[in-house]
Amino acid sequence: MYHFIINPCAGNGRARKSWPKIQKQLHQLNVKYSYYLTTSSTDLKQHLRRQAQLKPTTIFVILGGDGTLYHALNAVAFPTKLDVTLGYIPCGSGNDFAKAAQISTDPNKSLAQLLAQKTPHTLDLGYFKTSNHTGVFSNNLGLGFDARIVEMTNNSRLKKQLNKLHLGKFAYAACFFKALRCQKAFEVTVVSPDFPAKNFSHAFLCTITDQAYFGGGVALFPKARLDDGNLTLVVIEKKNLLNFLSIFLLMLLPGTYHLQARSLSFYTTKQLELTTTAPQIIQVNGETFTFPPGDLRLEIKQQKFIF
Ligand SMILES: Nc1ncnc2c1ncn2[C@@H]1O[C@H](COP(=O)(O)OP(=O)(O)OP(=O)(O)O)[C@@H](O)[C@H]1O
Repeated sequence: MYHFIINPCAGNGRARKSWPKIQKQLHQLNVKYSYYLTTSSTDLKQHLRRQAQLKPTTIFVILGGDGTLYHALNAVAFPTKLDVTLGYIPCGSGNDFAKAAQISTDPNKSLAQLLAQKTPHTLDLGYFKTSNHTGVFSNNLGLGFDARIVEMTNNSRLKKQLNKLHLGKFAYAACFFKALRCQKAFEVTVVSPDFPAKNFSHAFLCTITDQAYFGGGVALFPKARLDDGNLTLVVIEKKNLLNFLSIFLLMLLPGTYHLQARSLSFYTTKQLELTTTAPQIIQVNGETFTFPPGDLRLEIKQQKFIF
């Protein structure tokens, strides 16, 4: 049995518009299902948790973007982890998880793909804890520049306009230069059992990723896999503007040329702790929070997924 949970606002209405097409396909294929349209992220979490407790063998299929998926994952993980399988049909703007998991962004194709998959994949989730937030993420958690871009994008009218043209993923690129002007370098210290402690006095981007992509399909760390049991920390220092911009230009090319830049450092690990000295914005799967100065602990958890 499948239970579909739809965030009608995801992708600026893409999920709402896709749902009737999916229903039509479910009827044609004679698939038994139920569904629920959420009214807010709180409603989504409460509904999913309640249903997952009542019907743990049901597959809960989420229709939305990376932010909707984030709320669903956290509903299942907290306050105690529920042993349920999640499914996912991407209908967001950036759809980074879909790209990493190779899920089609055509809803009818992704449904066909999901229905054909009989055994769930076990995927890694990043688990994070700060003094005021605990959560899990399927994509990445970023401090500094990428969080600033996400915050500006989520608050911009441009995202809505680009979504209407099915170009939502370019909304992040559009806020790039605005964020570049506002973001300041910050100090971060990184401690992990897997490598010697590091201090970055001028970090500009500090992202922990569970998969290859961020910002609407940009390959931050192409080697990262959703099921390799690892998280990768990428830190970019802004030594000068030209150098910083060249790293992002290289990131847009196929391959891993940007990883050779001297102002970029990366570490693959299962567990790490970051300490900052000033408040930062953090983005987690495209949702933003304020992170007060202090410690941020990260490790790996697992979740069963069907797609
Ligand atoms: N009815 C609703 N149900 C669930 N979430 C909602 C609802 N209305 C607004 N939201 C908000 O929608 C956001 C999630 O949207 P989501 O991130 O999935 O789409 P997107 O931003 O278009 O895509 P992407 O993250 O892939 O760029 C969350 O911030 C959530 O708070």
